[in-house]
Amino acid sequence: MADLHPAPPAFRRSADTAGTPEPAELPGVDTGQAVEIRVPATSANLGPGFDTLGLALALHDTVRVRTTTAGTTTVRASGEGAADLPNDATHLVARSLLGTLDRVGFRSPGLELDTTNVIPHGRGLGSSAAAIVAGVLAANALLPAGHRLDEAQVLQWAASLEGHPDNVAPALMGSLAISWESGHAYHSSRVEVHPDVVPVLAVPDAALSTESARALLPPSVSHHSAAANAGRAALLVHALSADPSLLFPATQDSLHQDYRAQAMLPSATLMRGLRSAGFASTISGAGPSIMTLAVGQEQADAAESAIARLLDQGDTPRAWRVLRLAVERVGAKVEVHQG
Ligand SMILES: Nc1ncnc2c1ncn2[C@@H]1O[C@H](COP(=O)(O)OP(=O)(O)OP(=O)(O)O)[C@@H](O)[C@H]1O
Ligand SMILES: N[C@@H](CCO)C(=O)O
Repeated sequence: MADLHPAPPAFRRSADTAGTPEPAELPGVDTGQAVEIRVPATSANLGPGFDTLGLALALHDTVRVRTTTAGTTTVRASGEGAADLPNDATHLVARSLLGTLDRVGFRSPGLELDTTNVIPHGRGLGSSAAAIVAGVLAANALLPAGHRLDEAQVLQWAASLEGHPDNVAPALMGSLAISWESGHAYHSSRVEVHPDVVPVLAVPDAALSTESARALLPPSVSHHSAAANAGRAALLVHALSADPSLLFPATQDSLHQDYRAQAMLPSATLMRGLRSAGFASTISGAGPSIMTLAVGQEQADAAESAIARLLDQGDTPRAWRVLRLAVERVGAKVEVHQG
């Protein structure tokens, strides 16, 4: 989660204008409500689709939220990264939830959050987008009918909290999402993925924050690089949806991966080794995980063997997890329970 070219949100609550109530005076959402949100991991960029393309993966975080009369926010987290996260209103899910209520002109009388984290943090698998989407959707479910954000507003607000739309869009919609900015607004279109596409992720034990990976990017690129990327990104949408045999040329990037390699040398080495062997491998999101888009289970087997061989040959002592994940065709789910 970090900004390169942040777009401001396209809607604002009345508190942005003079004379409107302070947060403590805002109406509270009802107490005794309980909602559960399940959000998929996502891999952004997919090579040439920097800040634009993202794929939902079948690996999910779950957040349970209860509104209470306690006047405080408490978070119990388990799983990935839990020990390093705050347990109060500064927790990213809580912050996104409270920020959404405030944005619409409401507050919470008290919140209890239970989160089960399965998506690894800082590995390029969209953990921050999943946390933001969970918070925004939970807030929306807790708001009274008539005050809820519509789908376009949810995308707009979640993407503005994240700073770019390429993870939050597939987390919300599932499958492949193509996102774009128009003025200050984010938009996204969902594309069905060919059933033969099998994502294989190699996830190292070291994290890299999106913020530091974005700091490595140059402020401008050549016309040549931009044109090369435009062609590959267009080809990639065709390859992912209709003709996976084109995935190898379609995943070639000229905008971000080389600039970031210095911050994730073992990952860059693994990706180059896999591409030299003919696999459609990319840095997943801002890294340092590597995603290979295999065609069919047999090629996924071969990719897993190649990853094991290349890691054995390398001089890195890092531990890596290899995950064969299905494309998640359904986006984040919201369940409202009896409090
Ligand atoms: N489930 C969560 N609960 C609370 N905070 C989280 C959660 N998931 C991620 N975060 C916060 O987001 C940070 C990771 O965000 P970052 O954008 O750097 O990486 P990422 O989202 O995992 O990868 P990428 O954006 O490249 O896909 C964590 O260090 C943590 O502060
Ligand atoms: N497009 C983003 C994805 C990671 O959040 C980046 O590469 O920085």
